[in-house]
Parts: sequence; structure tokens; C-alpha cells
Amino acid sequence: MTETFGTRYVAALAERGQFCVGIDPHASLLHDWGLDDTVAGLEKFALSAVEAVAPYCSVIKPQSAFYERFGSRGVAVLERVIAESRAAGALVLLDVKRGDIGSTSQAYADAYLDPASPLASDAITVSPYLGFGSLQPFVDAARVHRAGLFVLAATSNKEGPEVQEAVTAEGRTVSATMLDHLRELNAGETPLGSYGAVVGATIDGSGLDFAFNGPILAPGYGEQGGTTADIRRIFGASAPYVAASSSRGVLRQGPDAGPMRAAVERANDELRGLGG
Ligand SMILES: O=c1ccn([C@@H]2O[C@H](COP(=O)(O)O)[C@@H](O)[C@H]2O)c(=O)[nH]1
Repeated sequence: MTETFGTRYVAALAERGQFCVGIDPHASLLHDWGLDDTVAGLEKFALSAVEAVAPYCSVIKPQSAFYERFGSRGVAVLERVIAESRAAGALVLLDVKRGDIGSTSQAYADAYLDPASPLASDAITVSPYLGFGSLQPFVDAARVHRAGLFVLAATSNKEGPEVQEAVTAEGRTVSATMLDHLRELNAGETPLGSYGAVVGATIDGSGLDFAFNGPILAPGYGEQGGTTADIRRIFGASAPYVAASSSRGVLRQGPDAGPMRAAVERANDELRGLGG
């Protein structure tokens, strides 16, 4: 039987390091690479980036929005990005930030977590802002399909605190409450649960307890200003479970494969000290 996502995640970070590369084909990057902002340009960009970096990093994180903007042909490119990244031995964390009422969440869970779907990924990002309970279909699907979830808890953008630092009736911040839910879901799992959090490498982080026995995606590393020292400061003893994620910081090194690969190796070297 396939191992749980938490088990695969721990093994991938140990084997390939704690750096996650985002495959985000921004129109401006296509231009910088000398490509047209078309489906053909998207395909060339995304598949070249995957070929350059996927064999060297633990997690690949395509951002669905950049493929969806080309409609069904863009989504077909995303399907290939997922398949080729997995074939290169990387875990695929699809950044789709989905979340809706429960019955619709079920359809999203089928789309992204059921291995029978062409978009099936190792894990996805989900938004809990219709209430954590609305994520139950994702939680159940992840358990059945041995997949992972990364719940938006404390995002890297400056607008996040308006919602995420609001205090609930129980006197906890919303972000702390999300981590509490994850702690409950991951209780007793070894070596790590499969229910993760998205926590920006740019946040203050004080007052949050990251010992929830789950994976942590830290976007905002690199381009948005987050550093390895920030990862150490924010996550403390939980830093070994962090995948620090950068998209533009790596993709700007293209189109040649060598500089992109070198950026991955540099980041992995720098992050190596976090592993305990
Ligand atoms: O809190 C969050 C959650 C997700 N993201 C996503 O990560 C990448 C960041 O790209 P960079 O080029 O490295 O800035 C992008 O896909 C975001 O949607 C985030 O930045 N912050």
C-alpha cells in the first residue's frame, strides 16, 4: 500500500532537502525567457523548468492560476507538469487554495486528490475560511488516497493578518485555531501526519505553536524577502518539517537549466542546517 503523505514528505526532505520550487509561469517571466504569452510559451516554460529542477528538489509547487488563465489548454499543460514532476521523483504540491461548502469541497477533493483524476497531486493547498469543518471532504479524501493537505494558516501576504490574527470567541487567533485543528488531525501519526499548514517565511510568528506534528509549507522564501534565518526564527524546533518555497527566485535564473539547478542546490545547502 502507498505510504501516507506525511511519511513520503519526511523521506523526500531527508533525501532531497527542504527547498520547494514553485512553477509559476508569470507572463513577465515568459517574456524574460524570450517566449510568447501563449499556450505554446507556457508549455515550453513550464516543462523546461520542471526538467531543470524536479530531479533535484523534494517538492514542486505549480500555482494553478498561471495555467488556468489559458483555459483548458493551460490546464492540460498543468497535467503534464504534475505528471513529469512526479516522474522525476518530486512530490507535487498543487497550489490551488480551494475551499467551499462541504458538497462542493467534495468535488474539488475528487479533482485533485483522487488518483483517477488527471490533476491528482500528492498534496494541495486549501483555504479554511468557510470554516475548518467545511474542509472535511478534503480531510477524508486525503486519508483515503494517502495524500496531503496544506491549510492556509498564516499567509505570507501583508493583508493576511486582518483575518488570520482576528481573535475567536475562544480567545485564540484564527491562525492559532487552524494549527489546533491540524494538531488534532495529526495526533499519534508517525513519523509525521499528512495535514500541513501554510505559514509565510515573512511572518512574525510569535505566539504560534508549530508543534502540530505536520508538514509546513513556507512560501515567501527568496523573492518576498524570507530567509533561512527567518525559517529558523519562526519555526524553531519544527523547522525540520518546513519546505521553504520560492518560485520567481529560481525561475528568473532561466531559461538555461544550469543556473536554475544551481539556485536549487544553493538553497538546499543553505537549508540543510535546519534538518536537526
Ligand atoms: O501565503 C502564501 C501562500 C502561497 N503563496 C504562493 O507561493 C508562491 C510565491 O511565489 P514567489 O515568486 O516565490 O513569491 C505563489 O505561487 C503564491 O501564490 C504565497 O506567496 N504566500
